[in-house]
Amino acid sequence: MWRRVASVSHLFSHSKSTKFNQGGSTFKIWETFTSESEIPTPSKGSPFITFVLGGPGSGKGTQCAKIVEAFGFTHISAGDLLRREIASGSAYGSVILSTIREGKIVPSQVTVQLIQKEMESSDNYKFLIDGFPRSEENRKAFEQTIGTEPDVVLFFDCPEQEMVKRVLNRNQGRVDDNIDTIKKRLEIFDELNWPVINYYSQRGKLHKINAVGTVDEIFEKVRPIFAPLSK
Ligand SMILES: Nc1ncnc2c1ncn2[C@@H]1O[C@H](COP(=O)(O)OP(=O)(O)OP(=O)(O)O)[C@@H](O)[C@H]1O
Ligand SMILES: Nc1ccn([C@H]2C[C@H](O)[C@@H](COP(=O)(O)O)O2)c(=O)n1
Ligand SMILES: [Mg+2]
Repeated sequence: MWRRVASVSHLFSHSKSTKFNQGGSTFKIWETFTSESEIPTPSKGSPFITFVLGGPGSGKGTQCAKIVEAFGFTHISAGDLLRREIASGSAYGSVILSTIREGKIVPSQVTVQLIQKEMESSDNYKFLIDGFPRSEENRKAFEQTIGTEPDVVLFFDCPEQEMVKRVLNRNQGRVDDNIDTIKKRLEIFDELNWPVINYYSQRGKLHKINAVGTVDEIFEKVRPIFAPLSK
């Protein structure tokens, strides 16, 4: 398996900070404007990792499918891996199912192990890791186990009302696509995901994308981020 020996430095020249209020606390978010020279050049000797963040229904999975098609990434959805684990009847299945039903986060050790297995069994070196990390605990567990950081972090920024509407219309039979679980997932997202977003923003890796609009309109905002990569 590949392991990154030295991390690539990310130098971003244009950024601005915005203050916002979340749960009674004031946070500062660094908004970074990307240009073609600002993502590291991938090489087949080490993985090129993109984390895909955003609230429930913000369109992560939908945009990942477009990125896969255009840029040849392997899509690893943490939620899909956990659902597959439930369906396989594994030892962890019932704990994962009740955690997902309650809108909570599965212990990082379980999720990171599933992601690691998936990465190791792939011939590709470009990975889109969707819905991960959901918390600082997730993030630290990934770094410790996999031994590397993401090269790029996408954050699909979507108003709550729009996310709720999309999830309730999704119609894929997911146990967590009901109003009670969505409320809980949004609360957990607010509580645990913002520190992760803030962390990558400060490290100059975050690409915040306004996730309102048609699927194609949003993808046109994503495309330039990966333009330096060939398929
Ligand atoms: N830009 C968009 N406009 C309208 N509907 C959208 C858009 N993008 C995605 N959708 C729809 O919204 C629903 C949620 O999208 P998707 O599954 O991609 O979100 P997600 O961020 O992966 O959510 P989750 O975290 O719950 O897995 C889907 O039914 C999808 O078809
Ligand atoms: N890092 C993760 C990702 C997902 N889960 C659980 C909790 C989520 O509500 C559920 C569905 O994920 P999604 O398909 O919406 O990305 O899976 C988790 O515990 N940890
Ligand atoms: Mg999804």
